[in-house]
Amino acid sequence: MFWRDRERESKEQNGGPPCGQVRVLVVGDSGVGKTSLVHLIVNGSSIARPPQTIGCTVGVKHATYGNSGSSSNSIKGDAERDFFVELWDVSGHDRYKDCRSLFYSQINGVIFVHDLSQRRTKTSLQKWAAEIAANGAFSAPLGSEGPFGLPVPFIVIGNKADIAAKEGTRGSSGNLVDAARQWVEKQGLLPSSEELPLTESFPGGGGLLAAAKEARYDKEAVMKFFRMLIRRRYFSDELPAPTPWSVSPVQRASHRLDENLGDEELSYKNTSFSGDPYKYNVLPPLPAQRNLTPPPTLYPQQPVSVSESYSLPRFSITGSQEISSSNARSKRLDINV
Ligand SMILES: Nc1nc2c(ncn2[C@@H]2O[C@H](COP(=O)(O)OP(=O)(O)OP(=O)(O)O)[C@@H](O)[C@H]2O)c(=O)[nH]1
Repeated sequence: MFWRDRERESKEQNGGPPCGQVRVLVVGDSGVGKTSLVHLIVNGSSIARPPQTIGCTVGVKHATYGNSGSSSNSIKGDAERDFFVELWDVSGHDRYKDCRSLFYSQINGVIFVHDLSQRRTKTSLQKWAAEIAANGAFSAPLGSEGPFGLPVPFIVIGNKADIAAKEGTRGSSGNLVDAARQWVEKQGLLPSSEELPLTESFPGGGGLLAAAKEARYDKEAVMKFFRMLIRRRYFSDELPAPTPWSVSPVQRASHRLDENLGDEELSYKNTSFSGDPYKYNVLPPLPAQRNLTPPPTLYPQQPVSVSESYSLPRFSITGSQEISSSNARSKRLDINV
């Protein structure tokens, strides 16, 4: 019902196909705050007592993409359109280790979450990246693979910035900027912690910062990431040339998400959004990707719920290409949990 209303409304407003959907996996060790973060992104508020995730839960965030946004989001000759961003919050508990790859299907992007007060949770992101790359099936994959063969864009969020700041630790990013900011905060040199920027640019800062419990995260950066995924999936053939991506030769410093490496080495060098205040851990599309056949429809899936219940919808996977990075063959999967 909601979908139909939404569809009609949108058609009336935009005169075109109203919706599409992108899927984002949210992964990281148990307890780092994935559920809290997804709740914050979807509802705009913190959750006091997040339930432990059983298997996987899905939150749905509404996003728009089109002319009334910033010019970088423009769709030529079209109005703003509605999209759904599915946030698949995969349990980090070892109990689900053997079966969680069930949820690694039709992935458009990944949000890696770690706990700034627990350094090992950042180290284990490499394990998560490897697991997803090996077992995942991807939608609108990048031409070249990222860490551990991960072929879709991702961002890294260091959560629990409140604890890290209180403890006066350097935070698991091991980054001098973090340390300096925390020192400044400790000295009371900033008016209030609310005004602290919760972002660090890629590369160099090790990712975005968040304090999900205090409802703090960089909404703008996260929404930009979502819109970039929408653009890649639905409008990659409409990218103007030269692309808004910086396409200077991609030089990878490393494929490791390793704590021992410098933060610069966690992401790709020379990869940025020109004009964007943020830089993401993403690769620019290869020229061939700009010519990808657009998906046959902008209605690849019908979201079932936008509520807080996080019930796992049954999705029949259709739409744009889907590949497994490990064997480069197509996978189709119906999830019924
Ligand atoms: N201090 C602090 N606590 C947080 C923050 N975010 C989450 N928590 C707490 O950390 C605990 C775990 O949070 P969850 O959101 O359930 O973590 P999760 O990563 O989804 O855990 P799994 O479901 O086991 O994978 C809860 O008690 C949260 O209240 C934060 O920013 N600061």
